[in-house]
This record gives sequence, C-alpha cells and structure tokens, in this order.
Amino acid sequence: MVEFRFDIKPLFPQPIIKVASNLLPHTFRGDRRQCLDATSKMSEIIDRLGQLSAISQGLNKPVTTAQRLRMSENQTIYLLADTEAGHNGAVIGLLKVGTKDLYLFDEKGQTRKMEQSPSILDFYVHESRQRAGLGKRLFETMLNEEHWTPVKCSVDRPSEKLLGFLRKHYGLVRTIPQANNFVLYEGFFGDEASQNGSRNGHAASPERTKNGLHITDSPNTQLFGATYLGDETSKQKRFGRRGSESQQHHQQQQQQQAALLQQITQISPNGRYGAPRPTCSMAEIIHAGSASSGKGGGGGSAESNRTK
Ligand SMILES: CC(=O)SCCNC(=O)CCNC(=O)[C@H](O)C(C)(C)COP(=O)(O)OP(=O)(O)OC[C@H]1O[C@@H](n2cnc3c(N)ncnc32)[C@H](O)[C@@H]1OP(=O)(O)O
Repeated sequence: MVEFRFDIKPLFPQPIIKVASNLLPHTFRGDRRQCLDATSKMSEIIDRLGQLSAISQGLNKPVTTAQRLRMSENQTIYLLADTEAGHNGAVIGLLKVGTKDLYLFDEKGQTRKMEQSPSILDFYVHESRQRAGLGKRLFETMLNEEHWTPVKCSVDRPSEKLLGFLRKHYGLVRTIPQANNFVLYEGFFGDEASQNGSRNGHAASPERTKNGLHITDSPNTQLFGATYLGDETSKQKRFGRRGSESQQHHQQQQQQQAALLQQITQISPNGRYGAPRPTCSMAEIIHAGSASSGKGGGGGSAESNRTK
C-alpha cells in the first residue's frame, strides 16, 4: 500500500476519484489556498504511483507524472484509495486513459486513421493488493465514466499481466497486428464506434486499392509511396470466399498481415528516405506527428515511447 505523510481522506470522499489536467479530484471544492494545497498533494500521489507503476513494469522512466497530466488536454487519471488503511489512508491503484489520433492497421491490414481513439495508457494496482478484483473495479469505473467499451480501446504496450486481465475479464484474446506499440483486439473497427456505445474512435481516411497497391492519405503513403499488397489480396477481393473456408481464410489473413508489416518496414524508397532506419521508426514518426497536432492530447508518442 502506498501511504503518504499527509491525510489522504479529504482528497478521497469516495474510493475512486478522477483527476484531469487541473490536478484536482473531480469532487474537489475549495478556495484558492485549499486548491493549491490539494494540487500539491495530488501531484505527490500521482508521481509516486506513476513511479511504482514504472518499476513494476520494468520501465526506466514513468509513463505517468503530474507534470505530464498537467500538460495534457485529454487524459484522465483514476485513483483508487483505501481510506481505512494505516493512519492516513493509502492509495492502491492508478489507471491513466486518454484519447489519441492513431494510424492503425485494420483486420485486412489496411491503414486507418482513428481520431480521438480511446486508449489505455497506464494501469497499476499495488503489489500487495493485486488479484483481488481491485483492477477490475477501477477499470469498470473508468468504462462507465468515459462511456467506453473494452474492445474499442487501444492499449499502449500492455504487460503480460494486463493482457491476462483483459482476457479474463473481457474475453479479449485475438489481436490485430500493428506496427507500433499499441495493441488492438478484433472488433476494434466493428463499424462503427457508435454501435458499441463508444463516443470516440472515429475512422478517417478511407483507403483505395488499385492493382494491388494500397493507397491512403496517411504519412506512410505520403513518405514512402503506396504499399504493394500482393496478388492474394486482390484475388480475395475479386472472388470472395465461402463460409467453410473461414478458418483457412483467417490463417491466410494473419500471414498476409505479418507480410504486410514486413513490407512496410522493408520498402526502400530513393533519396534520403532510402537510408537504413530502425524497424519501427515510421511508427514513431507518425505518432510523434499526431502528438504535435494537439488533438491527441500528448499524442501517441509520450506514452508509447515507453522504454524497458
Ligand atoms: C498499458 C499499461 O498500463 S501496461 C501495464 C499494466 N500494469 C502492470 O503490468 C503493473 C503490474 N500489474 C498490475 O498492477 C495489476 O496486475 C493490473 C493493474 C494489471 C491488474 O490489477 P488487479 O487488481 O491485479 O486485477 P484483478 O484482480 O481485477 O484481475 C486479476 C486478473 O488480472 C491478471 N493478473 C493480475 N495479476 C497478475 C499476475 N501477477 N500474473 C498474471 N496475471 C495477473 C490475471 O488475469 C488475473 O486473473 P487470475 O488471478 O484469475 O489469474
């Protein structure tokens, strides 16, 4: 449990509070002096929990800090406390979420720009209280507050524990391969966001396919040109598919997606873009770009640059 030198109870009139960029609990009411005091205490809580989360995930620096939250436009932190614990109460969990503009591959391996897409950015329950249903409680509160559904959330480089958590509580198993650190599950693109109660996650930039060339308005296409999808994809489009082949179809799809990921990182354009570069550099550029657009509230870069 994470205890502090001050009494946390005035900050937690209820076990789970929500904190946005003003660094105040959503329930907080007070004069200027009380606000200053509360933000200073809240910063300490967020920094401590963010640090413990990083240590627990083996990251070399925290994904969550008070400073980052202050600078963000559309990120929210949910904090879970046990006000009965110890002398001053204890904070036991943190969940940071936000919306992001992301370039993602759909089930067919085609690029889609998702605007204001719901993302899970950091999640931590203190070691002494894990596997007791507290993570689920925190997550459910967040889903209700944000009006999100789990399958519509992208997850920023999930740990094994979080993958297990999502599998156990929400039956999320089958992922859609991506070229960046975000993990998506099948059903993410289920048309369209509104059908599943999500108010976020708008698809943009419909793509065109011509002679096996995959053409989009994404930076992938703008910088490197169209991607060659191969004959098999065009054949499938032309001839369709019978139901009994669905298992085989799924395997083929997975292989094609893997091949597509490889093609995107291997296409060697002329000029300065032809220079060798690390495998994931494109994803980094794309997400750094969306960060600076201001829409992504910290964009894809701040969190997905988690380094181990
Ligand atoms: C985008 C990101 O934030 S990635 C980083 C995610 N955070 C971490 O990995 C930090 C360490 N882990 C944790 O803080 C927690 O385990 C959390 C936040 C992932 C889950 O919180 P919990 O309170 O443990 O979850 P809850 O009790 O509701 O659910 C338990 C399920 O989560 C998964 N899980 C939780 N702890 C573990 C563990 N030590 N090993 C394997 N799976 C685990 C399992 O599926 C577990 O079900 P099971 O006990 O039947 O196997």
